[in-house]
Amino acid sequence: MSIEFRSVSKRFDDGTLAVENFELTIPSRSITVLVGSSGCGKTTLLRMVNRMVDPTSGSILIDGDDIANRPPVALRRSIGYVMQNSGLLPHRKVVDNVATVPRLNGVSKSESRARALELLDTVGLDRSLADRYPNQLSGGQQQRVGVARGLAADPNILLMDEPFGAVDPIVRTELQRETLRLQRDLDKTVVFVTHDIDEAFLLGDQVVILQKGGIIAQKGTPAEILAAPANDFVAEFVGADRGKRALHVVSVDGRDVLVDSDGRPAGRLVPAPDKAEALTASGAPAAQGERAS
Ligand SMILES: Nc1ncnc2c1ncn2[C@@H]1O[C@H](COP(=O)(O)OP(=O)(O)OP(=O)(O)O)[C@@H](O)[C@H]1O
Repeated sequence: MSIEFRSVSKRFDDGTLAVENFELTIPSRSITVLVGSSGCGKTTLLRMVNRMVDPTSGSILIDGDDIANRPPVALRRSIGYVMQNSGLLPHRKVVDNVATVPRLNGVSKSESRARALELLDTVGLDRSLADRYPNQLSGGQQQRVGVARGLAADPNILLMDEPFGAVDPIVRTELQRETLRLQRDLDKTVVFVTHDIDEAFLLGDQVVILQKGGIIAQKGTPAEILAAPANDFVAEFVGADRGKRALHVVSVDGRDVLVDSDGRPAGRLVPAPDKAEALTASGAPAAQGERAS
């Protein structure tokens, strides 16, 4: 399902203009990452897709239909939402957390439990964890439950708001790999918010770099952005001019490869069908950085 923002602005009641005239098409069945510093409007943009926040002006279309015409609650339940710190209900068991939306949609208790258990498999969690409470899980496990819950209603669209911000780097890498695998296997349209440009380049088929007010500094594939940062802001944000990571694109046998300052492949620059192959078994983040097109 594609998502289109048409000249979308959001001014909050206190006068804060969080997003101004935002225009973006999010293609279906791929991962679009919105990346930018704190307060640039990422979460506001994400929440407008499922009408947790309504625009002040402009419109948002899903497969060509204006979501302003969709009842917000029904819309929200049809779109997966994964948030930072998992957002799990602490007094409900893991399985009941995952089954929340199907239950609200009228699926029977036994059926939604069965589905929830399947989803634990999908996100790589042992079913023995089903009857624990969230605080009896590690942070990484809680995030996986959050992803399972986001997938529970089998949504076509999955919104992920800094879902891995609070876990340690190793677990984070695992979760990023899982996200790529899930997107490939389940074929969802994923909109992912992060402030971490490495995460954005790793996950995004399309990366949208935002400045304050939801201004798009640049959008494109990771290769396009790294090869030609649109301006100084982008160059600094991607670290290309600081020698910090010195990520850059080199051409090898006519193909673009993203490498770090030591010449090691550092990112995934492959088109969607090859995502899984772009990841190493060792868990190194996207070590095979070839772009096949
Ligand atoms: N309910 C609200 N009322 C007033 N202002 C708000 C509200 N929600 C967000 N804002 C403001 O809108 C701007 C964008 O906020 P938003 O949460 O979308 O940014 P963000 O890029 O997701 O930031 P972060 O990475 O810190 O979560 C900020 O200036 C924020 O203070």
